[in-house]
Amino acid sequence: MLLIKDLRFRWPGQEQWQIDIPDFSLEAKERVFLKGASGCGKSTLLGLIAGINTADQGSLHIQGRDLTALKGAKRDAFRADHLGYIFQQFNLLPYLSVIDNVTLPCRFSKARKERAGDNLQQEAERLLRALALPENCLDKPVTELSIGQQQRVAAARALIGKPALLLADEPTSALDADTRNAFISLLMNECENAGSSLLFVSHDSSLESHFDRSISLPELNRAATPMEVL
Ligand SMILES: Nc1ncnc2c1ncn2[C@@H]1O[C@H](COP(=O)(O)OP(=O)(O)OP(=O)(O)O)[C@@H](O)[C@H]1O
Repeated sequence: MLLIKDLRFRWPGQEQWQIDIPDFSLEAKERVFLKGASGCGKSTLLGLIAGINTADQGSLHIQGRDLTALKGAKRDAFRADHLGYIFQQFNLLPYLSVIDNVTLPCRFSKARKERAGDNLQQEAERLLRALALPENCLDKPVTELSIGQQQRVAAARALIGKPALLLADEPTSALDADTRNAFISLLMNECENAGSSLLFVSHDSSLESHFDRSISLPELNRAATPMEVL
């Protein structure tokens, strides 16, 4: 599903690699927890997998396609077709309704729209209910939703149209323990329904037990500092 080989990346102007990963893979439908201290490069790696950041060296295959060989519009189209991304700050669009935020990926991807079924609005509502968004939130502007509610909208948007891989960047960091555990269970259920693999980033090790496998980025990343590995 995901295969990374000798992947290297550094931010413009930097001399040191930020990411230097010899080998990493993810199976179809696998749910993996990716941990590591703040600043060790978790979001940077997700950005590389999503094709938002561009690798300097190495290869990154998703479903057999090497993302590092795709440029510009082709890479954007591949992302829209195959990836769901729950951003750390959710990135909901304030001028769109809750439903229009959720169905947004289907505007950019025909494949995603087809997989979402004949009635997009109904599928968006089903996902939001499955993720326990209160019914009265459907007609509110997204700017009037609580953080937990925005997080559910962001998760539904990432899941619509059954992406092969769901990337989640610390989406639960603002939640209390009960709400967080309940949300992760709902997210897992929906990933299973959609047949999606899940790469979930967090530095909260108490969440590890929900996942098939847990990985420490500093242990994976040859560019990690000794402090990060500890
Ligand atoms: N757009 C950018 N330009 C330059 N450097 C960046 C950029 N984004 C992140 N960095 C740097 O890359 C390093 C890794 O940042 P990243 O956000 O990937 O860490 P993280 O592990 O996700 O952290 P956190 O847990 O705090 O979200 C940091 O040193 C950061 O300053």
